[in-house]
Amino acid sequence: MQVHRDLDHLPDFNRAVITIGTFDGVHAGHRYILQQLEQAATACNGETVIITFDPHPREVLAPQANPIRLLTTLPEKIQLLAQQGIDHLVVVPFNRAFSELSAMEYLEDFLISRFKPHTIIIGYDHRFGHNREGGLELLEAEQHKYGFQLIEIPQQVVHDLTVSSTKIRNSLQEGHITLANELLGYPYFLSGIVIHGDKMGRQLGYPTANLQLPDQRKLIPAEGIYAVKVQLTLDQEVMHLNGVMSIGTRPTFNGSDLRLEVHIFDFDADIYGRELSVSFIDYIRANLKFDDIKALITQMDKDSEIARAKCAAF
Ligand SMILES: Cc1cc2nc3c(=O)[nH]c(=O)nc-3n(C[C@H](O)[C@H](O)[C@H](O)COP(=O)(O)O)c2cc1C
Ligand SMILES: Nc1ncnc2c1ncn2[C@@H]1O[C@H](COP(=O)(O)OP(=O)(O)O)[C@@H](O)[C@H]1O
Repeated sequence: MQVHRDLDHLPDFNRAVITIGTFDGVHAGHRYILQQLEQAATACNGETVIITFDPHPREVLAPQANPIRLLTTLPEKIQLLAQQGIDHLVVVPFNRAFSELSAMEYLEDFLISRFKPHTIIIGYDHRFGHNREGGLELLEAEQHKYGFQLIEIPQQVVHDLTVSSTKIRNSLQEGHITLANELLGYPYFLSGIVIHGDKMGRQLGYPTANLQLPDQRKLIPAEGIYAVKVQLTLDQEVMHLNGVMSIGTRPTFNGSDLRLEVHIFDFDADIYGRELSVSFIDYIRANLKFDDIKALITQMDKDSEIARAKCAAF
């Protein structure tokens, strides 16, 4: 998949079959749209093109509103879309100037002149241009003049997509990992850089790699203990390992900041500064305040046993 971020240097697309959207999570519902895109492109022997915006329009136009919680950061979205076999992803740097294009300018100067679309696949309620003045009706009115085919994603499908995205976010924030994973069509994952913690883990017999996320907007699942799969590149070798993860403030040590830490099974190496990706397999329990360290270690032993079994069964 080719990723384009500079609108002034886009290639000449070959019968572009385009769709426009955020595709946050690239979840099972989105895949249905992607399949339609593929089918339309196969039918006309064209290329699939997804147009997405970064930052999200809402972050630019209404920055005070509820902060966005992303299921996928941009690099993660790129990875997932590439796996789906999409030909081109165009990441539009959304800003005020772009938001102030009139609907007609958006259509003529952006969509038509830059993409020369063969087909546009768009939600029934999609809005574009300044103050969201443009929509399907404008595309319908102009489609013959510009010679593109218009495929409308019906209300029910758009509704199901929205419901699904909301359900996934809520499920993750409530610790319902298996439901979230089912709706996503893959295990929810996050990636981060391993940073230094308080050097307590090793003393407990459980060294834990503390993760720092590169994007503050990434949704962090509910506090608790999880069975996880870990992916890590060491000496140019991609390693697939199992582990147990704690998301929490470490109440036993009267901590206050949220820590993301993973203990990797059957592993011993210095991985500070490396990137590590964690996929959530299942929720085990809540993060608790223990009376003493011995009780915490006993519980970690049990957690590890459960996590090993869940990872092995996955
Ligand atoms: C499997 C597992 C379960 C944990 N459960 C708890 C818990 O219930 N309560 C708590 O305060 N900390 C919990 N922790 C976090 C530990 O307190 C933390 O890993 C330890 O203090 C080491 O921190 P460090 O990496 O900064 O050295 C857990 C960690 C792991 C790996
Ligand atoms: N099995 C393992 N799981 C996680 N980290 C490990 C493991 N073995 C060695 N390490 C290393 O030990 C570090 C964690 O040890 P810990 O005592 O918890 O230190 P810190 O408080 O800095 O996280 C990790 O960052 C990693 O570099």
